[in-house]
Amino acid sequence: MATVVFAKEFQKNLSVEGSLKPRAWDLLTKLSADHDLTGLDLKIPKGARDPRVRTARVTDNHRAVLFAAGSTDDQYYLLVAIRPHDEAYEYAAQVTMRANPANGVFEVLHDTELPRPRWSRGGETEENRPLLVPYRPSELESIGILPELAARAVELVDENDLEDLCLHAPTWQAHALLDLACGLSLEQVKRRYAPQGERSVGHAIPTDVDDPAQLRDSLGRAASLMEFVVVEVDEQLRRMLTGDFAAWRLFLHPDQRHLVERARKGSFRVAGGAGTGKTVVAMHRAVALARRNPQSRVLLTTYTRNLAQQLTEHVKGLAGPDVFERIDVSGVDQLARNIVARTHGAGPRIMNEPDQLRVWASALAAVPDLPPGDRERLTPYFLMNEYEQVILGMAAPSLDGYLVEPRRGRRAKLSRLQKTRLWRVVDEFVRLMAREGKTTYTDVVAQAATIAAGADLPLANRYHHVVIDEAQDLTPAHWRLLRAVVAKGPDDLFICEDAHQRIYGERLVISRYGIETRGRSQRLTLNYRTTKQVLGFATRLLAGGNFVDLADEDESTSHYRSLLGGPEPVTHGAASWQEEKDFVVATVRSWLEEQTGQEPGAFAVLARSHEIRDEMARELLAADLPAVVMSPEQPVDFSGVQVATMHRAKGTEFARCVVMGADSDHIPHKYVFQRAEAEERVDLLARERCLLYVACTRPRDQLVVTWTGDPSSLLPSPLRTR
Ligand SMILES: Nc1ncnc2c1ncn2[C@@H]1O[C@H](COP(=O)(O)OP(=O)(O)OP(=O)(O)O)[C@@H](O)[C@H]1O
Repeated sequence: MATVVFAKEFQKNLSVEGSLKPRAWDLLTKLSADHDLTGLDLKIPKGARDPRVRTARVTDNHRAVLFAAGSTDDQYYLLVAIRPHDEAYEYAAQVTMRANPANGVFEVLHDTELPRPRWSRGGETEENRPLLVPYRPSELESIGILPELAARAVELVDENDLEDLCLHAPTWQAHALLDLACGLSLEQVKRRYAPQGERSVGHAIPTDVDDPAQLRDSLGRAASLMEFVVVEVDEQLRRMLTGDFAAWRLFLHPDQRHLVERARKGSFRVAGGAGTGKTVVAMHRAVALARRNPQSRVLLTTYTRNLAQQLTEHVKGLAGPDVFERIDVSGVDQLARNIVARTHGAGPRIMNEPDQLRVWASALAAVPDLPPGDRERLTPYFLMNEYEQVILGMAAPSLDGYLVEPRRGRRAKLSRLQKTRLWRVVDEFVRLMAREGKTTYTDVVAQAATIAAGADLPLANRYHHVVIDEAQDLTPAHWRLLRAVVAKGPDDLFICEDAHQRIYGERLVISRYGIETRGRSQRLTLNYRTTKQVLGFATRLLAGGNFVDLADEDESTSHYRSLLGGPEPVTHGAASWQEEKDFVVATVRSWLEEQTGQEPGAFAVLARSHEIRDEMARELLAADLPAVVMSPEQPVDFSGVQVATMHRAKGTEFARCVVMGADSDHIPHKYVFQRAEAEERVDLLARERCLLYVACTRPRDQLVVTWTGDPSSLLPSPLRTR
């Protein structure tokens, strides 16, 4: 059996030319079986720079470019690209393969001319400073950058020129140069692409890729795996080659791979901005944990039910049927409902938030002798949050316990007397809810947490490992539950969060719930989703905020970066609501007419409220444009442009998005804002800022933001004046 390896370029070529996929499958199986290769018509191109290079027939018009390396009894075929016939020969003649002498990373080098910079250095001024100051070419070469790239890179003063140059570099070298331009030190970059274990004494750097052992070592290095994957010709790959063949399944960044593969002594936390691949890491991690320990049961959970549904399909594809059997993918509220239902049978129905606020108002009215100060502070909204964030977070809620509860994350102070009076309203709320035969999600979660902490937890809900996505939105009761479904030990909880995307939960510290991640956390900074133009806009939205992660540490946006480029975000202030809607219709129409090759479902319109969402969907349909409302109740349907609330957009991704209604009445929502108590407005404003950030980080390529009248005070200030 030969070992087959393929490059990201090969994967990209196949993704573009989907019709080649079945033929590529034939090629892979034939190469790996290594018997009759005659049908492949393997040829050595004339004038090839590398004697190991070959081309092979894929169809009458297309040929694969590959390297045949190793020895007869340990043969390697490395597939580099698929190209139309003549191009394939041309390409094959100039590629060479090697292990980088500085760090052993496997590379395919192309003999191409480097692009000329558009901006020249001229005299050195603040704006004209080279991006890679203070490095000299020799320093870049010392970490493995090609000499010609190093010499050119140190000259560049413009980011676009650096990006153009990076298109001509092996993947890891491109990332390394951009990391340096972002301010990472030479040592940090060296460590990132040649981690400790790969450099330690006694672990020699592979240099001779004709020796199969050294070739294997080189290909197994974390930075090589950004660009090359050793193929196991199995059912999973066959399914991928005929269906979803996305890069995230195969090629992880070394930081991502490290997070996925490394064993941990206890709980671990991953922080990272929007689009940095936290969900990708969470999925791979869940599968890796289940594979590593064949006796284990793994839970992959997330705040949003819709995201959990999407994850199920992806994880199934990654894991294969046997491993998937031991992974539960579930929304965290769904998990709680299952535990309660398994233990006590189906419980009362869930009441929605507006109805809960109504019941809180009735409970308040039923306690008539509250002093005026309490009446001002104890609004239905305040009470609802106090109940969810503090009272249901307690292991056994009681007035005595509540009187000494620290109420972390809650801004407004309450005296003992106020707490005692508030407790009377809570008693009333509980009585009224029981009378209506209803409950709240958080009540169910708290009940499940109590079951899980006792002896009655059903076996089906005891896990060896728990992986959590979107952890920033979980309530204290969620944390109690998740702590209780997994025993303390190595790799117990793996937590992905982004404090900038906290749109439901309140600030809390997980160590309070028995989850310790001090000294065990890592940040992801490379945005794989959005262009740097969109990322720059979204990051500026966060400028006025103050964000704290689940370990009570400041969350920073420094070093967030994207390697993708695209148009600047468009902002449009309309004079009237009708004009704004017309502008959105015209924008969507132009996207659909552009024939980008994208399905209508790749475009989205995101609105602050359900009302605006529904009105805009009607408006698009009236203009004969395909539009589909995205809501938790509706099945997924990508046949039309997706029209959704900003909340629903959490965890999603589109090619282009309009974020509409970004005016001072809706962001923050005037109705909610005015009814909130003064100290709570600070939290509300923070959540609104996060919501806008979530919405503006959904598009991959293009963002359009619109409003009527006064723009939201949360929009970045130079754009507000346009
Ligand atoms: N290593 C990778 N190679 C290619 N694409 C990747 C990689 N990692 C992530 N992506 C892609 O980047 C996009 C964002 O990834 P993901 O959804 O995991 O990020 P996230 O941090 O969870 O985002 P958010 O918090 O905004 O929901 C997805 O399209 C994903 O497929």
